[in-house]
Amino acid sequence: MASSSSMLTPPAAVTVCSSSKSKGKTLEQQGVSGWGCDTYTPESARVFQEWLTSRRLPPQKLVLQPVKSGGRGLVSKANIRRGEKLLYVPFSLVITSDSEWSNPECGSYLSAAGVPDWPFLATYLISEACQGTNSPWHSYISALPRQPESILLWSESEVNKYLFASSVYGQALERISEVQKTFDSMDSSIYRKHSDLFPRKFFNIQSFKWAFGILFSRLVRLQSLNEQVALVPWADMLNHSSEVKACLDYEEKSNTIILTTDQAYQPSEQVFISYGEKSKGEILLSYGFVSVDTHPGDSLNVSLSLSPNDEMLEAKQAVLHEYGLSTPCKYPVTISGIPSQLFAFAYLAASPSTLQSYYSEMAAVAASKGGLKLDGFRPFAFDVPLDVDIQAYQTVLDTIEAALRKVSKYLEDKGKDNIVMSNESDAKNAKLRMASILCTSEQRILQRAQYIALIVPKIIRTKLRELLARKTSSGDGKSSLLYGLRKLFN
Ligand SMILES: C[S@@+](CC[C@H](N)C(=O)[O-])C[C@H]1O[C@@H](n2cnc3c(N)ncnc32)[C@H](O)[C@@H]1O
Repeated sequence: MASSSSMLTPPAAVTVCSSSKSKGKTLEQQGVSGWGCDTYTPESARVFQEWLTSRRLPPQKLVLQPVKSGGRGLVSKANIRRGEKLLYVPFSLVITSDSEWSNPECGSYLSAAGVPDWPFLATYLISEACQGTNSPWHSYISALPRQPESILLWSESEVNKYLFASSVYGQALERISEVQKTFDSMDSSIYRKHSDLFPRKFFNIQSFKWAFGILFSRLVRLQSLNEQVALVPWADMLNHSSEVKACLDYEEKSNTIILTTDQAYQPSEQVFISYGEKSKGEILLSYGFVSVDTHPGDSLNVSLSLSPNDEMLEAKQAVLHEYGLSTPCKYPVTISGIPSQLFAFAYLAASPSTLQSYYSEMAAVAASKGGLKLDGFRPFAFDVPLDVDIQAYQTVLDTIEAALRKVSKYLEDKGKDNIVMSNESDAKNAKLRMASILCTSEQRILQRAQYIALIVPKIIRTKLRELLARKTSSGDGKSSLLYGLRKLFN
């Protein structure tokens, strides 16, 4: 893991990769308040693995090693079959909101206050980290990254500078602000009221961001345990690949966390898991990296709104509200297409008052879940005038082109900025590189979406002219039109 901005790191630059000299002392007694380690060393890996074994992790087919991408990762020591079960991390090694606190008073206080899982676990991590070697999790905390690669550790000016053109810009700022707000609320309602339990020296925004960075990049949702969120030492050393579907889960029979592989591995190959079907931007937000490989699931969110000048604005807002939508609405565009839901929204936005009886059906499609195929070029089966089709596609096109202009300009300017890049620090260069990969990927997706949104109105207009010239009924003409367009979307 490369390091991030120094501005938001926990205080004091002390590396605490397990040391026997500090035995029996809290971090406070040691005068240390930077948690985790900076880099992989064989010694720190050995100490961590010994601790895991002492906590009953069974012998493993995997070993913790430096890897090409992702800093450290788990690498196969022997042949691994597809479908083989690995890890078997005992549940006693898992951190959840039910874990025991070294300082039980802190835990009882938070439970009584009904603190939600994430701030609860963040406080747990900080509280255990403060305990130093007195915490049963000392070796785990020492093995965690001192600067988790999370967007939370980017400064606001870095987010503005590097991400403003990408689709996740707003989400990045929102996430940073949400964590700040969560801290403020914990601080005013809990930490400051009980500074004996939650000393300011440790329970501050820097530590909170560190803990949240750890949670964003390592917390797993265990499907077989009612989606319980958990930190799973050892399993959380697995890196992500978009080509892998295998996830961690709880196995009741063994009371452990297991990984069932979905591919075979040879000795010395890195074993991967999936962090979920996430876009490059979402991965950057939570895990702080952007992979160069492309995959069909790569997507970006585009937002659509209703025109404030629409005379039917209120009626449209009301039907959207009925289906649980509010504007602007975000939809994921992928390299393989634009979702029907987005088109349905655009049709609603483009529909005049004469189509009011269809608003509800349009909103229902706009709010529907899962993949929907377009029948021809419309996201629903009923007829609307062809000029509404054209207007709806124009809305989609305008939205896509606005996003495209932003990323293209960013990439163009960045090209001119190459000299500046070589003068920046490694951490800044890494951010610039990630932003460029993200914007390049988004540009590719948007260009394809632009093609779809452009070509359809063109075909509609041509066919419309033909129809008018032939003065045939729109039914016949439309069916051949639908046939031609179907090929584009299927
Ligand atoms: C669950 S941890 C995995 C273990 C981590 N590599 C470590 O050394 O602690 C998630 C973090 O690993 C890194 N990571 C995971 N998959 C990656 C990948 N494919 N490329 C680059 N970094 C990756 C990111 O820093 C991410 O925040």
